Amino acid sequence: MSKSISANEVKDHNIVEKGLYIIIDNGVYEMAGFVDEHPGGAKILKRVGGKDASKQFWKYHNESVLKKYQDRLKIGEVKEEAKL
Ligand code: HEM
Repeated sequence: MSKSISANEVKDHNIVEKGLYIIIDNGVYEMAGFVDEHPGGAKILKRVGGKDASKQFWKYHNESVLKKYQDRLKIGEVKEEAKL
């Protein structure tokens, strides 16, 4: 079963040093170890740390990207509908 993470916990992890969580749809992804490899650059990811980045994600990627990286980056699901 996937771990439940509160919206506040996501909000608290908004810099690489503390953990860089982002929400895509309802999933929570820990990006701290991936920022330097991200083909779209580190800066754009750092900007959405602690936030819901679904809109930005789907603008630049498709489902296959999530499928490929979710085992590595997904750490759980947000408990409640997040409005960050
Ligand atoms: C789980 C999270 C993410 C993963 C695994 C990921 C991975 C990738 C990968 C593999 C690419 C290369 C292009 C491709 O294969 O489609 C890419 C490109 C890109 N990503 Fe991400 N990304 C993530 C989140 C984000 C977010 C949240 C943003 C924006 C805030 C973003 C912005 C971009 C941009 C601008 C590009 C370049 C697109 C282009 O050159 O046309 N990414 N990303």
